[in-house]
Amino acid sequence: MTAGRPPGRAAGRPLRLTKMHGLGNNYLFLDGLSGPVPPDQELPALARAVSDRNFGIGSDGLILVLPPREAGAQFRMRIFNADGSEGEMCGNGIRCLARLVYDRGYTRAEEFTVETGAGPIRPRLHLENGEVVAVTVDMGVPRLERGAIPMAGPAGERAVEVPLEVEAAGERRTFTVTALSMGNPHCVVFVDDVAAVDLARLGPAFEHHPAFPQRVNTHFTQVLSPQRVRVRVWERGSGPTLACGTGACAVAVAGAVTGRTGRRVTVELPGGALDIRWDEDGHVYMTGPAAYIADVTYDPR
Ligand SMILES: N[C@H](CCC[C@H](N)C(=O)O)C(=O)O
Repeated sequence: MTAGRPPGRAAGRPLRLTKMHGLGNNYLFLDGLSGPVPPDQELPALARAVSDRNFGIGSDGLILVLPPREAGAQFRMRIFNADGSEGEMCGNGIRCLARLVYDRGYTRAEEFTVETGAGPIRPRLHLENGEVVAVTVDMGVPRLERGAIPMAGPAGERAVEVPLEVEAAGERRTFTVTALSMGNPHCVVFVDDVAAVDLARLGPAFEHHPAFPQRVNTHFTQVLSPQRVRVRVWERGSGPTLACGTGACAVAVAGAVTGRTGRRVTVELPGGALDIRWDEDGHVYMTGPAAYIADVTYDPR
């Protein structure tokens, strides 16, 4: 056994973290409102270290709860995937952040604005007897033009029902995809049977496809009815997760623009269901749960 730190262990002192999940998509929350936050350059390695199931705590990533920088926001969220890459937004994560800041008394408001890499995002808490039982989030307006996703091709052109040739395990196959941004990049692939998708093989091939210069979150989607779809997700930077909130929003938009679903759908994910509504105001609204798992101390000594 070589001396020194096992792979994935970040340097530094013990950190108090709270593990939460939205439909099994779980994150470790570092509360930067009541304590110090490591410097930026340490954050990718810290995210990798704490997310590691063997040498760390185990999680889909790390989320920082921070004071806002922008006027009009009450909080700021930064999200790092398990591979240490920073995502612009996290739907399941922001529902958990909204519950956390309310339960810790950082706000008594039931609706507020969180500054994110995808712009200002507004969660609204649903309370029963003072307990947060669900959160509805205004996830903003989807962006369909290739330049905003980003995706290769003419910047102003949409990528709706377009061919994408994917090579996986030496086999080349052309899929029909719809890609869009919810502040982070998503690729939706409608299939007849999600259970039959070889996610372990296709997920990485889509994630690292050259058409997506910032990589992409991919959602294999089976339409059950115009109001209900079933999805399996391969997330950029975290791989297979039990749910993806921004992805569920992207699936609802893709379903509507391709005429497969209405503008309000129940998105069934392996970890549970999200209610998504692409409103006539152009904004996408997501409603779902937020749950605690544990308070933990990451101790890298
Ligand atoms: N992997 C995503 C970030 C987490 C999004 C997902 N967990 C969600 O609930 O929206 C990305 O790199 O864009």
